[in-house]
Amino acid sequence: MAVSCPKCPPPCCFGVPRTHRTTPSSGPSFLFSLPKRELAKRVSSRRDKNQNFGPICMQEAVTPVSTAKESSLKNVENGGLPTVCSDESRIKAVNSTSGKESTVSITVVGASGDLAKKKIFPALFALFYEGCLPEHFTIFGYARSKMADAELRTMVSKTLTCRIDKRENCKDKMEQFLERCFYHSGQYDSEGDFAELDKKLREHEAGRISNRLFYLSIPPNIFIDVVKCASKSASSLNGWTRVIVEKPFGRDSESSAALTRNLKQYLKEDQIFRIDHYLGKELVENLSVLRFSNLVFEPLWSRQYIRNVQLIFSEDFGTEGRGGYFDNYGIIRDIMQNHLLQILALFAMETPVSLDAEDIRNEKVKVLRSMKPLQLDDIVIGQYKSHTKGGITYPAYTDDKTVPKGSLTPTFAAAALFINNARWDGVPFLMKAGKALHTQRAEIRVQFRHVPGNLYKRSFGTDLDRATNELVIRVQPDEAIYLKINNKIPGLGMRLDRSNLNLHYAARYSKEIPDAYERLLLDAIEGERRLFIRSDELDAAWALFTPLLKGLEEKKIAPELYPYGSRGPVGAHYLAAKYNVRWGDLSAEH
Ligand SMILES: NC(=O)C1=CN([C@@H]2O[C@H](COP(=O)(O)OP(=O)(O)OC[C@H]3O[C@@H](n4cnc5c(N)ncnc54)[C@H](OP(=O)(O)O)[C@@H]3O)[C@@H](O)[C@H]2O)C=CC1
Ligand SMILES: O=C1O[C@H](COP(=O)(O)O)[C@@H](O)[C@H](O)[C@H]1O
Repeated sequence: MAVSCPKCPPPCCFGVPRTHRTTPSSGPSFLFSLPKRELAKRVSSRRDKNQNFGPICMQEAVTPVSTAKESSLKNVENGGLPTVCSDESRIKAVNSTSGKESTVSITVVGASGDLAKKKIFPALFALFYEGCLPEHFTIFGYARSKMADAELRTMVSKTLTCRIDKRENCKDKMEQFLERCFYHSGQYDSEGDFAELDKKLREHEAGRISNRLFYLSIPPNIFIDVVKCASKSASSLNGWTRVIVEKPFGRDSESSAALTRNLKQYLKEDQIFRIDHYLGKELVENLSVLRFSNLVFEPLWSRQYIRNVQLIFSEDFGTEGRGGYFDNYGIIRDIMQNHLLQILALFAMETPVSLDAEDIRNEKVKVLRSMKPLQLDDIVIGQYKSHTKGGITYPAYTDDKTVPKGSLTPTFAAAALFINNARWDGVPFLMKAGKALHTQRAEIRVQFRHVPGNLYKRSFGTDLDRATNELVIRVQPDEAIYLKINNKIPGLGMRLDRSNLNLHYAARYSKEIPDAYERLLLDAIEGERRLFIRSDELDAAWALFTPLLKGLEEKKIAPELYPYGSRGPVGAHYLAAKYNVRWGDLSAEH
């Protein structure tokens, strides 16, 4: 039922009174028996029921709880739970608001750019292919480049792929998808150009309730221009309007706060979807499931049993093509302050009250605020230099023409972080991130303590660390969760071995793992905010890194050079050794 919001001021600048919908709230007792999407929907509708309405013109309508029966389509591999996008009730909910048909218009701002081509359009197609987009949807590309609809379609078609595990009707589906894609050329700071876009969107929406999602796939210096114009000239008048913002969210605490302040001139916090695509990765999503639904792990998740935690990101290529952007940020801002820190917060948070986005984000903020801001002693930085191998010469970072000569920007960093709370006091959380290293990998490694009074300790020789259990969550590539254990080698003697209990996703599941952008786009369409960064989370994250970043820049600390394709600077080993840690990814049998 749509009701007038008692807290709303008089009609806003569009002359449209704000309303919001209320839905019966679901009690928590049966939440675990619901499929994930249904559950997320119910908790978000509960939250929306309680939301405050600030003095902002763009409004948020709430997706109703559907009572439609859940899909009977079952996925045997996932233990019989309904497959995410076969959940008819969820799709119905997106399609309809109070009986009147609704439509979702997705505008990719910066459609001519790298991210749009590489990730956003392919993810939208994948959602369409899986039947996850609502019945009525339209996609608009928006950028300054001049392009006809047909040219956008040709550009987009080059990066579309179908699921490897089910390719039926692939070509037809692509054609159907491309027919729903359009292009509008305009300036980012022109309300008139956005008004033209609005006109086109309205034609496609054909009188249905209009929900609008803007994806800002553009450099950050034009975020505010776009938000202002979209808000004034192209926001929905009768449905919701949401904006996905890509990182970087500023360069430090001050610039991030200024960005938030400026965004909030035009948007309410719950219309802003700050994306960190690592939160959409399958194994990062699985982190909480692993911990909170397995008795064998949950009780071990503290300083009592965990010796250290390692968060590792490496790429085997340099900044090729993105040096101009990268030099202004460096690896600490590009990877650590966001992707790795988000994983750390999810890993270390206390049990949330529920799976509601606000409950989870509250716990993440608490962890971040319990951490000690980094100091210069807690970090080692590096930068890759040219290296010749097998007759091929790989460039140095500073060989990139878009990088200023003599740049001190780090392309590698290793850091030690600590959480000053009862659960994690004294446990080093080590982070390592680098470009142009010997391998591509993202993983979480949990090294457990030694077994006290281990009966078999003599069998391990002097290196007792070799006998400790290690849990590895390999986020990418080749997703896996494995646990290193000690076992006896079969035979009459008593020789010990180390083996992996291995959940290797490719062997266990034939289904292709969705790209992170698919999950996040779907969540934004559904209004599920759990995997997006709230402004207080962002503030807490910047508060940890800003003093360090300023220190590095003010003192002009020179990074340690490491050869392209190597394992990174040796300083990273010294840093780990200071805390009695060995990097798990560099051991002989990682
Ligand atoms: N590419 C990637 O892998 C990743 C990107 N990101 C972030 O996503 C956003 C988009 O990235 P990406 O696609 O690589 O960016 P691009 O540099 O490709 O820019 C996207 C589009 O914005 C317009 N544009 C570029 N520079 C300017 C400028 N100075 N002033 C006005 N318009 C400009 C161009 O469109 P036109 O000229 O047609 O208007 C361009 O096609 C950025 O915020 C980036 O940091 C985040 C993670 C990964
Ligand atoms: O955000 C970023 O992420 C990519 C790595 O993402 P992945 O999903 O390919 O692992 C990184 O290359 C880029 O520098 C950074 O901005």
